[in-house]
Amino acid sequence: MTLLVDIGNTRVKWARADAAGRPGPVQALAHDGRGDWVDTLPTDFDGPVWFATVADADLATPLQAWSRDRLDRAAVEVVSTASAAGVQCAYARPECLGVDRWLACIGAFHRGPGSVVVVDAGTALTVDVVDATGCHQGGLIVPGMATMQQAIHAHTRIRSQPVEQVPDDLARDTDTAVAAGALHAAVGLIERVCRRFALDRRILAGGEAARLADRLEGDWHLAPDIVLEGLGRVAVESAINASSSNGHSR
Ligand SMILES: Nc1ncnc2c1ncn2[C@@H]1O[C@H](COP(=O)(O)OP(=O)(O)O)[C@@H](O)[C@H]1O
Ligand SMILES: CC(C)(COP(=O)(O)O)[C@@H](O)C(=O)NCCC(=O)O
Ligand SMILES: [K+]
Repeated sequence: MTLLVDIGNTRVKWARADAAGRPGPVQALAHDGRGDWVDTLPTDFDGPVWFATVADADLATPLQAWSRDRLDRAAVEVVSTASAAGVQCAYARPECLGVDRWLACIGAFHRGPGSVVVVDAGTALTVDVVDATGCHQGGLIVPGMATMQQAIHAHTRIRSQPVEQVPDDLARDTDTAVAAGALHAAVGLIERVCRRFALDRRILAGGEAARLADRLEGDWHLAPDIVLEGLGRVAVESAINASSSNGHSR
């Protein structure tokens, strides 16, 4: 068993994974830019820690130290590459694609046949398309809904409060106008991508997924662990490649 860790800009997500790299139940914690979340991680697994991060390097350092000190083994970082686990990266410079997007594409590709769109609605909202043969077609990045609201607060005198029920209609007060504006901006972007591409499957992940799910047309599959699924796939593939190249060198 291994531990898979996905460090996002707001939250860290982790799960133990079986020998095939399949993650079990996911846990998530807002890190507030600090590294003390490592004290919450489980230690009852015998394999390595595999991690991916899009956050500041400061957040991975405590994980590496924790793995060395508590488990006596190095944590292994996974980064975006030109191809992995049957998926080819659309970026000319694959290392520039956010590794969470890359792993979400890999996780989504392996969830079923046909082309797939994967939306990760977190600090940023990202939309990526992978065709039926595993070619990543590219994607889009916009602020997540909370980040859109923070941008309004940062650049205007508006200080809006969250609203319980966001209407499908136009808003008649500021709180609702800001909340509904963010929601409809996200929905509009996603639906536009869905119209442009012939997509067989639609996958929705991230801390804001639940707020989007019932507003989107079509069949959407909620997959909160899609990044960790991709991470598990790449971890297993990397371990197999490493052991076979060790074998050849003997
Ligand atoms: N307990 C929570 N703490 C912080 N953000 C949360 C929480 N629950 C839901 N959210 C929402 O989820 C978003 C973060 O989602 P997540 O997918 O973890 O993002 P990231 O990968 O960027 O860290 C936040 O912007 C917020 O809107
Ligand atoms: C777009 C992101 C900020 C999303 O991060 P998240 O919201 O998951 O914390 C991250 O994937 C990233 O830093 N990407 C690098 C740029 C790119 O993907 O082109
Ligand atoms: K995201």
